[in-house]
Formats: sequence, structure tokens, C-alpha cells
Amino acid sequence: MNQSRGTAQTVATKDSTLAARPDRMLRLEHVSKVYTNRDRSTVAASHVNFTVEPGKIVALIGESGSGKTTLARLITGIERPTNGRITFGNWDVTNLRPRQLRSYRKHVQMVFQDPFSALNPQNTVLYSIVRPLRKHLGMSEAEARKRAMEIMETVRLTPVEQFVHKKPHQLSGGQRQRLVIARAIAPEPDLIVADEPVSMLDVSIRADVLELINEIRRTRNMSVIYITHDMLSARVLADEVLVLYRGHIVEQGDSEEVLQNPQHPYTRLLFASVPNPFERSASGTRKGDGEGEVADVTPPKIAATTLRTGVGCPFAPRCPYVMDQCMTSVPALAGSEAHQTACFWKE
Ligand SMILES: Nc1ncnc2c1ncn2[C@@H]1O[C@H](COP(=O)(O)OP(=O)(O)OP(=O)(O)O)[C@@H](O)[C@H]1O
Repeated sequence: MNQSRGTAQTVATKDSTLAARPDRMLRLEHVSKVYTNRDRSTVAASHVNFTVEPGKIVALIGESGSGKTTLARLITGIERPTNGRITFGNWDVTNLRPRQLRSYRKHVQMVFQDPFSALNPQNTVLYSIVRPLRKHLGMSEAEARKRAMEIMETVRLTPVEQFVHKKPHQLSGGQRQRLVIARAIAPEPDLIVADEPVSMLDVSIRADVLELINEIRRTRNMSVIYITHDMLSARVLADEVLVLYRGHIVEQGDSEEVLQNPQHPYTRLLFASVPNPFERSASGTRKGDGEGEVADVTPPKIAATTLRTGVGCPFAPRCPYVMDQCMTSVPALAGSEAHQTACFWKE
């Protein structure tokens, strides 16, 4: 993942430069998504650039509404970007037609937050895994059953014979998410997009499910985009992190580097172990940044100016270090290859 690698010169097109490019790299270039409902527009993604290299885990971190799920939906082809380009290896997947989308889905699978609603309540465990094997890999029923049982071993839905005929309501939350993961890895995808895969699970089993995801990427060399509010799990699991605020990447880099030494005021707030400069408002009362939410602490006049003009740093209305410059221009990501921050403020 590197901002500088996402330049126009390296856009994947059907030309000879493709030969040198890794086959299964996901690349987003200047990807934006604007939702327009009646008279209101929401910028859910703004000029997002990043790559996911084969076998890597990239975490997307941000509070609710920062645009994480929007990016997941764009990457998996559920939605199309308003601007920008998404490529997968040498394949431009920005605007796929339905038939192409079906082929793409073999390569890019999604694991959802709520395993219960992701599963058909009528389908047995075995059928849920057999179906993608037949659909995407064209296996015979017998082949698919055999492979499905192997996959059940991989995700530890064992003893297999005790689980094959069970339906989702007969499984625990953790077992259901293991089944969703089994179904996702069945077509042997190159990339899994996991949208808060453990947030609805009991705290006691979250680590096991995350370890399973890590083991799968290691043994199958899959890439994973891990979407989360949780900085600690991102630090443990991910190789690289992207911190999103209102659709903008405000900080990115190697996960250890960024999460041990967060530079952006927003990232600092999100990381619970970092002292919170917003903890008290001027009146001394807590402004409330719990549950991954960041309080608005900027003087109302400044906040109103930035919000009204729509220019400037997206975080300015909430930033305690806001300066004049922040009101008129958007800071670009800058720094080393391992760690980049979009902020004018320097300690
Ligand atoms: N279909 C839509 N129509 C209009 N606005 C939308 C739509 N989908 C998302 N948004 C808006 O886009 C912004 C980003 O939403 P998104 O769901 O991507 O955030 P998120 O970081 O995934 O949040 P959460 O952690 O709560 O899932 C939000 O302001 C949201 O209200």
C-alpha cells in the first residue's frame, strides 16, 4: 500500500507494462463516491488511493460513517465509484457488467459483520459451502462435498459429521461466522473483504476468529481487507493500516509504525492507549469520544466556516490544533513509504 504507487502512469491497462505487475494486486486510484439524496450530497469516499498486495492484511480504521463500508462495497463491485479507478491485477473492475461481476466474485469475497443475516436460514452447513464450490469452481456434487468437508476442517467446524446437517440457528455466533468464512474461502478467492467480522461476536471468541482469518491468509496466501473500529485488533492482525475520516485517508502505513506512533490528531483519538487531548471541553465536562467517536472541539465559528465553505481539511471542525491553513486547503498525505499523514500540524 503506497500512495506514490497509485499514479496515473501505473494504471492497469491492457498494455505491455502488465507483464511486470503482480497478478492479484488490488489498486484504488483517486476513488471517490458521492451519494446524492434529494438536495443532500454525502462524500463517502474522496480521492482514495491505495493498493493491497497479495498475501497482505490491510486494515481500514475509522469511526462510524467514515466510509469503510462504502470502500468495501466499491471494491467488491456492489457499488460503482463516482470517480476514479479500481483494478485487480490487469483487470479494470471499476464498472463491471453483471457477467464480469460474477467472474470477479470468484476472486474477491466478502465476510459480513452479521453472520446470521448473511446465511440462508434454510441451508445446511454443508450446502452453504457446496454451493459456491459448484457455482464458482464447477465441481461435481461429490467433489464439492468432499472439498466442503475439508474446508470445514480448516475453519474448525468439527467434528465435521456433527455439523454438516446443521442450520444457522443451530450454531453459536462464532460457529456461524466460521461458516461464513468457509463459504467465502470456498471459491479460493485472492482477496477477502471482512467488514467488522468479529464485532457482533462474544468478546471471548473474537481472538479465535481473527486468528483463523490470519491463518487462512498465511496458508492460502490470500489478501484480506479488515474493516474495524478496533485499533488493537488492527495492530495485531494487519500488515498495513488506512485511517479514514469522512471518506479521506488521513493516515496510512505499516500497522506497527502507524499504531505505535500515530501522527494525525484523529488517529491519536481513536487509539485508546494514547492520552486524549479532547477529553475535557472548555467547561470541564467530557465531550465524549467513546465507542470510536471523536468529539467536536473546535470553536463553533471556525467549524461553521469550514463546514459552510466545504474546503479545507475535513477534520478541521473537530481538531484542537486547527490553523488558518487548515481552513483553506486539504493537506496531502506525506511522509515516508512506511508512514504517511495528511496534516499541516507538526508537533
Ligand atoms: N446508500 C447511501 N445513501 C446515502 N448516504 C450513504 C449511503 N451509504 C452510506 N452513506 C453515507 O456515507 C457515509 C459513509 O458511510 P459508510 O457506511 O461507508 O461508513 P462506515 O465507516 O462503514 O460506518 P459504520 O462503521 O457505521 O458501518 C456516511 O455518512 C453514510 O451516511
